Amino acid sequence: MSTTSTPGTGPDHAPHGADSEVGRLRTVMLHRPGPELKRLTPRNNDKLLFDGIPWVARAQEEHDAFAEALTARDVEVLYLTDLLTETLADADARAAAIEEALDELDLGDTMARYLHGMLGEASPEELTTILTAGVRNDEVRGGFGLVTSLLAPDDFLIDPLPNLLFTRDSSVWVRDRVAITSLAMPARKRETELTELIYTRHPRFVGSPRIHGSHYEHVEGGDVLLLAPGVIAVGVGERTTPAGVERLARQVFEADLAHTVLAVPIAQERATMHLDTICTLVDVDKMVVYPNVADSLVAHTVTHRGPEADGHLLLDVAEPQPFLLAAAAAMGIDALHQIDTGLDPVTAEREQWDDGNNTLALAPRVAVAYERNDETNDRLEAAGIEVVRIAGSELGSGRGGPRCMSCPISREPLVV
Ligand SMILES: NC(=O)NCCC[C@H](N)C(=O)O
Repeated sequence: MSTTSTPGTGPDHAPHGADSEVGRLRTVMLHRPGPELKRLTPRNNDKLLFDGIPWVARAQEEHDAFAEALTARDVEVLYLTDLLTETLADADARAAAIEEALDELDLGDTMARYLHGMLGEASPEELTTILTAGVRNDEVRGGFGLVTSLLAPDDFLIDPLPNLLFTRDSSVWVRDRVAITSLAMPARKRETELTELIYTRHPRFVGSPRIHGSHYEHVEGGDVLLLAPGVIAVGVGERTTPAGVERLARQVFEADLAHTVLAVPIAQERATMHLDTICTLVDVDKMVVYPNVADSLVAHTVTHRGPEADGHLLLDVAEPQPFLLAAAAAMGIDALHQIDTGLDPVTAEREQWDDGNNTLALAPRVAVAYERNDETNDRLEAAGIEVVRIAGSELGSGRGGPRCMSCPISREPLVV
């Protein structure tokens, strides 16, 4: 499935990058749920950011159907674990991955030494499993000592990454650049180590131009919406911070990737953890929006005046305006039409919670959505959107929908 051509130019894959949410989707990165989900228990699911304990086999079936719906529409699906395993075939990449995974573990010298040896001997496939599913104290066959005696048998030595399912959040392509994001929640921080490793060292991506990085202020991909070529909306709430959006704005302006960034404050609550839990684009001028917050959503429009003598970029920040108005103005369209989640406030609240707003556009007016959100899907269809329905009863237990579960690597440029 992978290739060895130069990034963005190879004959066997589409150029990397995206300038909108709705240009025809050509390539996407997914993560098929795996053994990391079997780590979830009623005692750790909150910390690991899941709202329940998924039935893993059914989650895999649902995910396979999601992937099939994409490939049936000529979308190339890349799996994160395949890319990682291929990356780990390289000795330097392996060494870097092991170093990063073990770097900050507080396990004492005896266990650290043992784990170094264990990971060093693992095949690329085994190492991928270790890095994604983690290692429990009762699973190791050596390194026993004071630390392991004092830890509980089911304590993790290396934490699992169940939220890898949501490939949206750890990287974002903006035009031909990839932003490695900076995840806010401790349970997700290691995800960017893996995506960064892939983008740095996998033959398909090596040399891809970058912005942002995990060392910068927090920005999560679910907060970043490419509203139109040159216009990016960024949610600021539980995950992306005010300084994070400022940092991202500076970088996209400096690299000439956008002329306007809309900073959109959202409630710091789990139900609205990212902007894409509240609204997603389904056409060049249509957005499915959670009506219970739509009227109060505002945007601070950020543009720039070029650099000062010392190179520092001067940003202009406008007074907050209603989000849809500010967005339409920045996008250069008469109106950004709102399609509501649900029919009444209670159904809207239920369907928003079940990711009714979290659609993945495959092209203008074609979007993947969870089938369970009947009323929202009916409204989308009434507005002329083709809805590709997928099951998500188990996938949804991590609180994420089709958009969260996908990182577009290539979309056709939008011609407007
Ligand atoms: N873009 C998204 O909204 N992603 C969903 C992330 C869900 C994950 N369980 C989390 O809490 O981070």
